[in-house]
Amino acid sequence: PTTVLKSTVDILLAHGLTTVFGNPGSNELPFLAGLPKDKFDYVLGLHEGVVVGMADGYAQATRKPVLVSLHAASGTGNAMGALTNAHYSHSPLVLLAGQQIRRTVGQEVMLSNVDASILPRPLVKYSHEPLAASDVPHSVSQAILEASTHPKGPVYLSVPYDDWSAEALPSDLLLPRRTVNTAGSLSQAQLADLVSSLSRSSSPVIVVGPDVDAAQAQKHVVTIAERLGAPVYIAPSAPKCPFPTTHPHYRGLLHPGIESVRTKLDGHDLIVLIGAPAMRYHRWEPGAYLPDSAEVVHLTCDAGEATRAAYGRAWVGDLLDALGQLADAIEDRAVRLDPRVVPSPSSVDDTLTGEWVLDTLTAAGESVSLPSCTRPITYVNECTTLDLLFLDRVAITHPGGYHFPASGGLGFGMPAAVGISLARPDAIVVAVIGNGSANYGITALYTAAQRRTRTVFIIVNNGSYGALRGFAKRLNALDAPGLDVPGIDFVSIAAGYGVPAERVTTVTAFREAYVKALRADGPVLVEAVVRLES
Ligand SMILES: Cc1ncc(Cn2c(C)c(CCOP(=O)(O)OP(=O)(O)O)sc2=O)c(N)n1
Ligand SMILES: [Ca+2]
Repeated sequence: PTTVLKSTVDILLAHGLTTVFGNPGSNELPFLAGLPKDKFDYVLGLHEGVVVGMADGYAQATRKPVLVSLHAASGTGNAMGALTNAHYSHSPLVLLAGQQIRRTVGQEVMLSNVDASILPRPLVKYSHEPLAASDVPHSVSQAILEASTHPKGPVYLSVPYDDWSAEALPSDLLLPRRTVNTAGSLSQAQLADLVSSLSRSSSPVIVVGPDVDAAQAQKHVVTIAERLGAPVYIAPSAPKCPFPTTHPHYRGLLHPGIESVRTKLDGHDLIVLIGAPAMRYHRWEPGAYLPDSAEVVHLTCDAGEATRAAYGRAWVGDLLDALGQLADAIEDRAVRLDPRVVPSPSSVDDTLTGEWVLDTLTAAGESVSLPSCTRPITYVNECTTLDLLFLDRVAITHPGGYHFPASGGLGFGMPAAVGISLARPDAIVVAVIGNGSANYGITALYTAAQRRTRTVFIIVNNGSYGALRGFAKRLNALDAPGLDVPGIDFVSIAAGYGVPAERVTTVTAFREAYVKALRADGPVLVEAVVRLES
């Protein structure tokens, strides 16, 4: 007779979940041993936060559901920080945690995951421990389809390890062929309503968010912006880059505070917010949300973002379809904007700063011919003193070109960069990581070395939790402890995990090291020692 494991493998193969990110424990071994070696690739991460971070990068790059194998409660707990990012980036991760022998969990024997399905809430869309072994294949099928249906997101299954050898149900044969399709276009009435709002506005402004990038709908936003003659801002706390930063209508990233956003959008009578929550503020800047008498129209693929917003009229649908309909329906006002002027850092001397790191990325990256690289460089940013500068200074021109932790949970950058590299062997992934952030996901270096990924890790080392120094000033908490992290030798740490590395302290040396790293055929770490910006 067919086993539950065999039915499950058929479902995973049918949906293409053949790359498994994991860190094993005894509860997981029967499942992992049952995956056919010639069809499944198990990517080992040394900490579950890194495992989920890599899977998140991989899922965002492939735009497909990804299987993650975690160990019981302790592995799930270690994964929770990374799960906050996957939740807010709508990443379709299928987390499968190994559970103890079914009839011993009540006794709470060692490695029991007690109340397993409660542990990861509210960070998952669906969380379940099947009531019987024979329901495991159906639960795996439901989990994969839940993860992949808008709004996409992580799901969680806990499976006792004696379930895998149980007898499967004949009806399991119906599961591998299951699909779920969601119709997401605007109705004619909805489209007419939106178009009339846009046509009535005298000074519209567009604010784009991460789901435009996830839907690869930039091209439609470019058409809409050009036809409206509208400037385009990226929504605050941006985990992706949803608009080409080189486009003449691009006006930069909105800073994440109510006052900052309102003053930037002052003078516009219509705010067209697309593919983002309204809005991902971070700093507390009390005041009016919107410029006087400004109207907001909000397009999102996530009903929760629409219902919990503090303002605006929202439409929920498939962004690629809806934006395509809108782009076709808008009259061209024949107004085109001139590109903004972005100042470069003063080159007083050769001292290396975070700004010089950013300005070197585009210049050096464009100057280097990389024959084996068939797409532009993909960036991952987790350097919190540079997060407001990155999308102003670095040229990002293609979908999936930029990633930042979607919940602000550090420890995403290095693992995600490795996950993206594994999904896109023809790309070079450059991760710009703060010396503080690096420590949350540092073991990703091991997987990069073992898999020889084309990943360049730039550690921007200012010896401090720089962003927190900024917050300490803003919050009048200057005496807060734990804001400095001097004395870490990232070159030795990288060597310890098998990644060649070097330390640089000048602009010239950084540029040379960076170009050399771009040409390497495996991972390289460059530790850039920079001055702490006051
Ligand atoms: C998992 C986790 N822990 C702690 C923080 C708090 N935090 C911390 C610790 C920051 C400082 C990061 O320092 P860095 O060296 O990585 O970068 P900068 O010096 O450029 O800020 S920014 C921030 O929000 C966080 N966001 N996520
Ligand atoms: Ca730092």
